[in-house]
Amino acid sequence: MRKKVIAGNWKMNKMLSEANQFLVETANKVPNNDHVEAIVCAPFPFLASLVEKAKGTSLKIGAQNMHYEEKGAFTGEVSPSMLKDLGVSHAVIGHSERREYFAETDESVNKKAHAAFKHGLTPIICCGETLEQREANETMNHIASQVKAALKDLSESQIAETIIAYEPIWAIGTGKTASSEEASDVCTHIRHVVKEITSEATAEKVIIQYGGSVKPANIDELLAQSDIDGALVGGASLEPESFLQLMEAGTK
Ligand SMILES: O=C(CO)COP(=O)(O)O
Repeated sequence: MRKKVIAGNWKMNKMLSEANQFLVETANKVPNNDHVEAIVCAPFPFLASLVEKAKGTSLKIGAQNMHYEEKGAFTGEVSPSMLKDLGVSHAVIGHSERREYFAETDESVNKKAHAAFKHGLTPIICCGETLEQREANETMNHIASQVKAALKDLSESQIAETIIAYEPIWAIGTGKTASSEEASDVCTHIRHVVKEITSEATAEKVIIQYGGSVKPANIDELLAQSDIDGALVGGASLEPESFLQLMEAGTK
C-alpha cells in the first residue's frame, strides 16, 4: 500500500513572519504515521527558518525550484546542494508556471531530476496538459512524452523514489478541478508509462499526485482513486486550517 503524499505549493506568497506563523500553527499537528507524508514547498528565503521550525515534527520542507548545477556563475539561482545543506528534503521540478514563464523545458527538468537525486533530494516532477491539448485529445500522448523525458536515464531505484504530480494546466488556480475520473485516468496512464520504461514493481512504488484546485471539499474523492497517491496543492495550502484538513484526508 503506497502512502499518501500531500504537498503544499505556496508559490510566491506570504512574508517570512506569516510563513513562520503557519509552521507554529501546523508543524506539531501534521499526522505522524505511515499513511501520509506532509510537505510544504515554500519560497527560497523562508526555507532555512522553516526547516528549523519543522525540526522534531513530521512536516517536511521542500523548494519550488532549483538549478541543476552544483555551483558557479549562475546569478540568481539556487543549487541542489544549497537546499540539501539547509535540510530541505523535496524540490518541485517543472511546474507548469516555470515551464510557461521561466523557459523550463523537458530537458532542464530531466537535468534537475538527476541533480536532485545526486544531492539526496526527492523531486516532485510536474506534468500537465493545456486546455487546447485536452480538447484536441492530445492529453495522453503529451503526458507520456513529458514523463518519459523527465525520467530519462534515471535508474529504476531513482524512478521508484520519484514523485510525479499530474497538474492539468486548465485546473490550476481556476477553481476548475479535473473530475476524479479525468484525474484518475491520467494518473493510471502515468503509472503505465512508468511501467513501460521500468517494470511493474517500480511503477507500483511511484507516488503520483494530482494537483489543480484541490481543496478539503474535493480531496477525499480524488484520493479514493487507486492511482492517485496524494495531492500538490496551491491555494488551499496557504491557510493552516485547510492545510491540516488536507493532511487529515490523507490519513483516512
Ligand atoms: O499549481 C498547483 C500546485 O502546484 C495548483 O494550484 P491550485 O491548488 O491553487 O489550483
